[in-house]
Amino acid sequence: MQTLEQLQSGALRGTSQLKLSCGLKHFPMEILDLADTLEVLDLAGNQLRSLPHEFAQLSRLRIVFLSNNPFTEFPAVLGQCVRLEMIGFKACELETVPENVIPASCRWLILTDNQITQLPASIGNCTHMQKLMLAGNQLESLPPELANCQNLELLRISANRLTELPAWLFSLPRLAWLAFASNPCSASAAAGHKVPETNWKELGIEQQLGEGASGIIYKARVKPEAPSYLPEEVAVKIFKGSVTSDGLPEDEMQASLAAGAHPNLVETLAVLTHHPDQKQGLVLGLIPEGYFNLAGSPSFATITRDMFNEGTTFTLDQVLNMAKGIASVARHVHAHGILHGDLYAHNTLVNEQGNPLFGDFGAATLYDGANRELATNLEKIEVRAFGCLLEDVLPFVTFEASARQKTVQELATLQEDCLQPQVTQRPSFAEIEDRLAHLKG
Ligand SMILES: Nc1ncnc2c1ncn2[C@@H]1O[C@H](COP(=O)(O)OP(=O)(O)OP(=O)(O)O)[C@@H](O)[C@H]1O
Repeated sequence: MQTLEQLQSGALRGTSQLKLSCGLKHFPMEILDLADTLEVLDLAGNQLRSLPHEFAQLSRLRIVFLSNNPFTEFPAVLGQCVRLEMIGFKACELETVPENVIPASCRWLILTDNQITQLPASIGNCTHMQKLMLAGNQLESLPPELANCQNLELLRISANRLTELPAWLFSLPRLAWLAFASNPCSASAAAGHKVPETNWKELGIEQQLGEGASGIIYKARVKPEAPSYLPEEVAVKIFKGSVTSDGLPEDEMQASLAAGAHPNLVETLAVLTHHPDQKQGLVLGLIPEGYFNLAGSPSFATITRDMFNEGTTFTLDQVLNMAKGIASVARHVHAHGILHGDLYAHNTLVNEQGNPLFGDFGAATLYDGANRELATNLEKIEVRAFGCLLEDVLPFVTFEASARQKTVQELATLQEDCLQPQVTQRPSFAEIEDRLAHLKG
């Protein structure tokens, strides 16, 4: 992070990145002195309500973060920044997004946690858009022009007021990661479904195991007075409580519980009660030693695709185990009327043999599985995510014996079929499982 003093003294001349968070009430005009070089501007966490029209002079700007500022209207001047690819307005107070303010160059737009009631029709001009984050707004519908955004891959519309999913959503050729929980058009957990509960006092919280967008995970020892169905050691996820870019913690909890048990799922054992600060939480099976994240999350450059460490390699057996396990768990969650919404290598843990463990229902949506057309369409959107995962891991396969070429070829054909631009042409997870069952390493 840089300081206002550094900016005003001219010490930042030539910089390509600027991050200032110091209670700014007005846009510091000295930023314009950096116009020749500035590519990334982060002014999140200030008190800005507007941007001056001179902002358009920042002609090299690619990324702008304006989250946590009290903007009520999306600044029109951004529409003139023709190189802007990523725009962040999370947790502002945006109510309106006027026509023609989102530059056509935008590929990643974050409008999470605002009060937006309507999107402009001109969003349809943003044909490069890949990632659109709209969770936690007041949208009652999506503009039909959004159907022009044929490059859209990831869409978050949870926690809005959408009464229906428009039919054109299922014609978007690249859409693979969708979340729409907490809308009138999504489903809720079946009433009367008894959920096991664990009292906070029955757990001895130990060290922190990790932290995600929605919560913090601790290891916990189960005290003798706890119900006997709990193992001696568990993981406890304490939710932070606020809306994330994927949706609401309530939906994550509901989906985790509705998913039930599967060998490739991190088991959800109970709902936590009596937290001292009334926080919501889940008691989870502890991920065994020896599991590691298959990949890292996408970067600003890859936008929707995961990052793999340099030097990553997988054996064919490992990839087959991963593919079989993930396809099986995906079939299982859809059979329970759940769209996972975030089927990604970075959400998959694997062990040495490539056996996957899947968790993180942060972007999951419960849907009406009895509506077969809807269920099939949603499943096939997730099938594309599976195809992307295969596309990501297959280049890392090492194999010596030429006999294995055939298996690799079959995996590549499966990948292609899962990535079919026509949603209905893609195989179901049951078909994918069948095709994988024949393959040997
Ligand atoms: N059941 C568990 N047992 C052991 N460790 C866990 C368990 N669940 C989560 N963790 C640890 O906590 C980290 C955060 O988990 P979580 O599922 O909340 O978030 P994430 O998937 O990493 O991030 P995000 O929710 O932001 O996508 C994991 O990467 C893992 O290291």
